[in-house]
Amino acid sequence: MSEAPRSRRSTPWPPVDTESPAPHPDAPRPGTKLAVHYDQCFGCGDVEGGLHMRSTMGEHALVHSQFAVTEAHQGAPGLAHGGLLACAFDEALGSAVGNLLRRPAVTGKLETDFLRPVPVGSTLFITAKVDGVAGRKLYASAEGRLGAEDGSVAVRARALFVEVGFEHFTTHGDPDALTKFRQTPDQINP
Ligand SMILES: CCCCCCCCCC(=O)SCCNC(=O)CCNC(=O)[C@H](O)C(C)(C)COP(=O)(O)OP(=O)(O)OC[C@H]1O[C@@H](n2cnc3c(N)ncnc32)[C@H](O)[C@@H]1OP(=O)(O)O
Repeated sequence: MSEAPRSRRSTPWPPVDTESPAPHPDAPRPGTKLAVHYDQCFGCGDVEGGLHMRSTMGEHALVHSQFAVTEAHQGAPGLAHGGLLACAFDEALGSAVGNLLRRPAVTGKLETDFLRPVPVGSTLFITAKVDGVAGRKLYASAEGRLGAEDGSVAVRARALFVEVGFEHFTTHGDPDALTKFRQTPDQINP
C-alpha cells in the first residue's frame, strides 16, 4: 500500500490560535520510561484485558508509546477493533499532555483516522506530541505506525484536552482519587 494521503484532513489544526507548548521544567528527560499513571487505568494499568501500553519520553518533546494488539482486542477476525485503537490513542495523547505539560486534563474531543487495518499480533508504534495551548485547551496529535517506528502509518489521531482541577476526579469519580493517583509511581501531577 502507498503512503496514506494527508488529504483526509481538511480542517486546520489546532483549530484556534494557540501558544507553543512549553514543556514543564519537571517533564521527564528524553529516554525516560514513563510509569503507569494509575494502576487501574485500562490503557496503561495492570488490568486484565487492558491495553498494557508502555510509553517513553523521546527527543523533541515527542512521547513514544507501543500497543501490542492481541486476540482480546479484535473487532473483525484477526483485526483490531477501531474503538480500542481510539482508546490506545487517547492514552498516548493523554500521556503526552500529562507528562510534557504536567497539567491535569481530560479528553474533551478525540478524532481518529483509520488508514490501514491493524492485525492481531502486530505492534502499533505511536508517536504523540502537544501542538498548542490556548488557556485550558490543550491540543495534541499522534500517529501510529505498523510494526516499527518507521512502519506504515495506520492510524492518526488528534485531540482536545481540557485542563481541570483535581476536584474533577474527586467530585465526579472516586473521593479518594488523589490518594489513588499518589499510590501509583508516576501520577498526572503530584
Ligand atoms: C500522565 C497522564 C496520562 C493520562 C492518560 C489518560 C488518557 C485517558 C484520558 C481520558 O480518557 S479522560 C476521560 C474522558 N473524558 C471525560 O470524561 C471528560 C468529560 N467532559 C467534561 O468533564 C467536561 O465537558 C470538560 C471538563 C471537558 C469541559 O467542561 P468545563 O465545564 O470544565 O469547560 P467548558 O465546557 O467551558 O470548556 C472549556 C473550553 O473547552 C472547549 N471544549 C470543551 N469540550 C469541547 C469539545 N468537545 N469540542 C470543542 N471544544 C470543547 C469549550 O468550548 C471551552 O472553550 P472556550 O474556553 O474557548 O469557551
